[in-house]
Amino acid sequence: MMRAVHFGAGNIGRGFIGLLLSDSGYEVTFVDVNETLVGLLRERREYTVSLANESQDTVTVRGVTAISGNDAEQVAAAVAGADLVTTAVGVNILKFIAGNIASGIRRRLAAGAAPLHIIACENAIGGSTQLKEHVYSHLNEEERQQADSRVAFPDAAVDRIVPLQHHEDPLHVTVEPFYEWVVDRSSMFEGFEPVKGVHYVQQLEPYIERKLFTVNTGHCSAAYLGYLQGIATIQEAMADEAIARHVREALDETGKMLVYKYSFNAEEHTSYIAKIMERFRNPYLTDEVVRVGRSPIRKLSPNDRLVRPALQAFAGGIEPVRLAGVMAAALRFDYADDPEAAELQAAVKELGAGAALTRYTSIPEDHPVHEMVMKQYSAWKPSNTL
Ligand SMILES: NC(=O)C1=CN([C@@H]2O[C@H](COP(=O)(O)OP(=O)(O)OC[C@H]3O[C@@H](n4cnc5c(N)ncnc54)[C@H](O)[C@@H]3O)[C@@H](O)[C@H]2O)C=CC1
Ligand SMILES: O=P(O)(O)OC[C@H]1O[C@](O)(CO)[C@@H](O)[C@@H]1O
Repeated sequence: MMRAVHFGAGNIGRGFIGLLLSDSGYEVTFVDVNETLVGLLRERREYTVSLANESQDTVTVRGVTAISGNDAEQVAAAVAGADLVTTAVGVNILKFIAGNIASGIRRRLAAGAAPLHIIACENAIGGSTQLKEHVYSHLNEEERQQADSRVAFPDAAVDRIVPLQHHEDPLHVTVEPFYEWVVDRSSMFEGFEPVKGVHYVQQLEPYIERKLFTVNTGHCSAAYLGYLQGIATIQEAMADEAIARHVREALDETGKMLVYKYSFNAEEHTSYIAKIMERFRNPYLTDEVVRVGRSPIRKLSPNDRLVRPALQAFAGGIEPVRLAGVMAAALRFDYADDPEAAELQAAVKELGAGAALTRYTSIPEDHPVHEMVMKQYSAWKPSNTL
């Protein structure tokens, strides 16, 4: 049986990647630092996944186990013996798992093991490439050269909405029916075994930008605008006409840019947006705005879902006023339980909103998009929203 090691037994790990890997005949070993999840997966060797649809179809994922991410020896041994390694831990966590992956690679190289693909399934452009940089920082020059021909890090785009779970069974996970997992095959070794349900493409950039700048831009727009209005869930935010209109218009801004940049068919892209708006409204899901808005510093970073499409749109002659509005709302996301929101608010207090915006987005203070954000930021005093 083929063996996959998957880092992160969380919502995407269990509800999406682990499920597809298991469906493709892999025995999946999850690596996680949540000892409750690890203990239960080891004990039961299975878990259930339900679809958020009318019939709540449920499947049991079998042939799984887990090891603790704190057990460096076991993790390295698992990576050394794996046929495939995947991650869904959060892009900021990749650096923390890199050391153990590097130890596993070192062992593989010494044993002359088969080539290995390592795929980071995170919401980021070049997630696997980022992981590779972290892993390579733990290898010496000779090991890096050997790894170049034995280990590949294909980038990927992953799309499936999996909200925070509130079940009695900590392993059970409810997911939206839709999914899309696209992997860059251009850096993969010949003769790889395809995972069922994965779409392999020669050029990933159009797929990752379309996904990140539509699904994730739209979702975080609903989250930040909803939060600003004191709304708790994405479903309620999307029921608010002004918010839904703003989300839609923000997606028109990214859409025009994407259609131009990648020569997408405009009508098909419009349908893609409409389908995504419907996914946000899925009445069988309850998705908290504070989950979807989590990590605002990451979401405001230059290569992420707001700044990158806004600047690309601006460069192409499109005024990204709605995207700027979402950035302004993100600056007002003061959810105290989110460490990045707390850091952002502290920076706004210390430096002022304009300088904080520049610090996290790298948009210079004299840039017209900076001005658009600040204009909206001032208009959106907490008592004077949308
Ligand atoms: N939830 C969603 O709808 C989607 C999430 N994503 C991406 O998937 C990734 C994971 O997101 P979720 O599953 O929602 O988060 P999650 O918080 O449910 O899962 C992350 C898991 O990683 C584990 N983890 C943290 N540090 C670790 C370490 N050092 N070693 C091993 N495991 C560690 C956590 O304990 C947790 O179980 C993120 O990059 C997210 O952007 C992508 C598409 C959809
Ligand atoms: O960690 P992030 O980037 O907020 O990831 C979660 C996001 O990804 C999505 O699943 C979209 O694929 C949304 O549910 C959510 O907005």
